[in-house]
Amino acid sequence: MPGLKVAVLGAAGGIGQPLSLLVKMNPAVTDLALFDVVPVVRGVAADCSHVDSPATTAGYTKDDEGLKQALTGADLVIIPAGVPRKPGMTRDDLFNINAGIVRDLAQGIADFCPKAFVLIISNPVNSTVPIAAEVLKAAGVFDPKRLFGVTTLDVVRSSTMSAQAIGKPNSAPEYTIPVVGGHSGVTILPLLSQAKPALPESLFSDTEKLKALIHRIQFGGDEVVEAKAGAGSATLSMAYAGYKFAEQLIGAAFQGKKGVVAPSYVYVAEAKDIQQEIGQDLAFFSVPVELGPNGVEKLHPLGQLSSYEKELLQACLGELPGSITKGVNFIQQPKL
Ligand SMILES: NC(=O)c1ccc[n+]([C@@H]2O[C@H](COP(=O)([O-])OP(=O)(O)OC[C@H]3O[C@@H](n4cnc5c(N)ncnc54)[C@H](O)[C@@H]3O)[C@@H](O)[C@H]2O)c1
Ligand SMILES: O=C(O)C[C@H](O)C(=O)O
Repeated sequence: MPGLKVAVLGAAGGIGQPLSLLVKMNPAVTDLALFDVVPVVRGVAADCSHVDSPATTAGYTKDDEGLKQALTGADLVIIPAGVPRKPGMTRDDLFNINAGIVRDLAQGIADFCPKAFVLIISNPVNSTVPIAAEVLKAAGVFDPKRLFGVTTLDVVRSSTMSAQAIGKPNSAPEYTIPVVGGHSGVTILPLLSQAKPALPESLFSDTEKLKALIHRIQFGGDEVVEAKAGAGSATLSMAYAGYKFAEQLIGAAFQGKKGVVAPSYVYVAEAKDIQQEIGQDLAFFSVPVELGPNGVEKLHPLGQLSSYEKELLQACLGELPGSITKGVNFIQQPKL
């Protein structure tokens, strides 16, 4: 396999730094490009470059066509650029700043590496992924199989928090729990009824406990935002989750790994079976995605939902379409 070039945009940030280190540790990566608007990114790259893994590592800022250099030849681009929340804010409150950041970086991808796989972490993911799609569409290079909103932190939280809720906190790694919908509050829909291995029946018969667990997963981001008290949101767990998804994609797309399935917020506009299950013609939704050489190989159905999960799906559908439209309109109907 030829070596891979990975670009991290927003690499000097709270997520960007640990994420860049994790990517640097992947032996399949031979070229790691770290881009940020702040010059310290060159120091982050110098620091990372001392790690004795194969990837040559360089830092780029906006000067000297830094974005062009960082993106040219990239196979995979990961975007954690943008501002994080403070207590009392919703992810949508970040839209005004982060929408423009993601738009400009997506334009760079269209210009310099239109065939790269693109992983979007910047919030609000429910809107920033549609923004990136619209930019790529306008440039005539949108490939819906290559654009992913990273929702892996919700998957990771589902395992961790479920294990804690059933009194077996050390068993978190044993659980695989699909999370569908979007990445914000009630749009996050963990399908605990489909956990593998199955969660104990006692959890499902204790309605209050079940509701509390689902609420904790949906609003897990708030726990970190409150605890950091104004100094940002999840960074370390997000770097872990972002890398986990990137590693799964690298394995399936470049290393011939089969049967890799991971939830992600992807383009579902042409997936009539998914739309039928959801009951709406949504353009984006997180579903378990089978990954392969082209990125999305297959979208897996939501499957059987419990009656409570059906109620939660309706709550998700009350919010998600507006967030998608807001992202689409930001590109299609920009304010003068
Ligand atoms: N998808 C998820 O599950 C998830 C989880 C946690 C955080 N997030 C989001 O990730 C984003 C980053 O969070 P963070 O804690 O790392 O924030 P941060 O402020 O620590 O880092 C963001 C970095 O982006 C850089 N940046 C800003 N504009 C840029 C541009 N145009 N090009 C390149 N870089 C640019 C900043 O200089 C900074 O270094 C936030 O929007 C946050 O809400 C998403
Ligand atoms: O909560 C946030 O704002 C960051 C992130 O989306 C998270 O889920 O931790």
